[in-house]
Amino acid sequence: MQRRILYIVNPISGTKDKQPLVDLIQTKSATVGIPYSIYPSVEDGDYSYLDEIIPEQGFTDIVIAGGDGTVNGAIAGLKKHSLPFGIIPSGSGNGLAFGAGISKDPAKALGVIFKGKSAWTDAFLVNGQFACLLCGLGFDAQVAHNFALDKGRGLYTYIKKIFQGLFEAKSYPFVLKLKDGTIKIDAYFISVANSNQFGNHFTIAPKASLTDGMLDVVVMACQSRWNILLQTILQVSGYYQLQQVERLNDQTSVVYFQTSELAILNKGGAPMHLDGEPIESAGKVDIRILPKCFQLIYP
Ligand SMILES: Nc1ncnc2c1ncn2[C@@H]1O[C@H](COP(=O)(O)OP(=O)(O)OP(=O)(O)O)[C@@H](O)[C@H]1O
Repeated sequence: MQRRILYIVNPISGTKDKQPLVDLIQTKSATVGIPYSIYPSVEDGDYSYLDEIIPEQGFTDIVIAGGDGTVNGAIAGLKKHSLPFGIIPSGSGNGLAFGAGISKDPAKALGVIFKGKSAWTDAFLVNGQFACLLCGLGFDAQVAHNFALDKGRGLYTYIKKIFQGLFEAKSYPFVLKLKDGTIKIDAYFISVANSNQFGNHFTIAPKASLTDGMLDVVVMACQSRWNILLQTILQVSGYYQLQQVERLNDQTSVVYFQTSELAILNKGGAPMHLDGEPIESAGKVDIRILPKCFQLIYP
């Protein structure tokens, strides 16, 4: 069947001008002979304007050129068309693309799309809101909020916000409710990860997989700031093994386990983010995996 690709390009994500990318899409598409159209991303993430266009024009693939915010909005809105999604990483973090092994080099990312090997990929719901990468409460969410308020984008702005945030970091009281029990813990952050990528090739949940039907939960318990730095380095370098849910306890520095669903009571009002975008905090957060939710084109 002749493919026809719908490209969605975010004009402001990341730090680079998108005209060279549009030129590359045009040249490479002409070389491989795949017809296409390019549409802009939308600021409010509502892609319903494409719902009639997709079947009318017979698109077979949807390719997103943007960061994780754009990827989240486009997949959430357009997965009902049951078409494979490709990603050309063009954001600041690009967590989902890097988690899937897609190169930041646009020519290589396009090459992956033209080969078109897709696989069913998990997503998850956070209080009914769609997520594909990760959800955070506490420190990393505060960084996401501060990043959103800054005019700058890109890796440099992220690093600046992380260091500024370290001085303000505080712990919050959480209760984690699992099928097998309840954990009460004061923690600096909780990350619930579908992908092993936070973005920028940084991982907080090294064992997370986009296709295992599970979520990886990392809880950084309350401890001295120096110890947090040490424990974070150990966690991201893969030092900690996954813990058995039945044997979890609140006396460890880092709690790391897998589950398909959990509820988090967040009475301290810890800030929250979803796929790197700040969202309104909630007192109770219900999270569950959506196994094999959408098709993603992998290298
Ligand atoms: N057409 C548009 N015009 C203006 N802003 C837009 C448009 N489309 C999307 N946006 C905004 O672009 C912002 C950034 O998008 P995105 O999250 O994809 O990139 P990023 O933040 O640079 O990268 P990442 O999420 O990977 O860290 C979003 O907040 C979104 O509202």
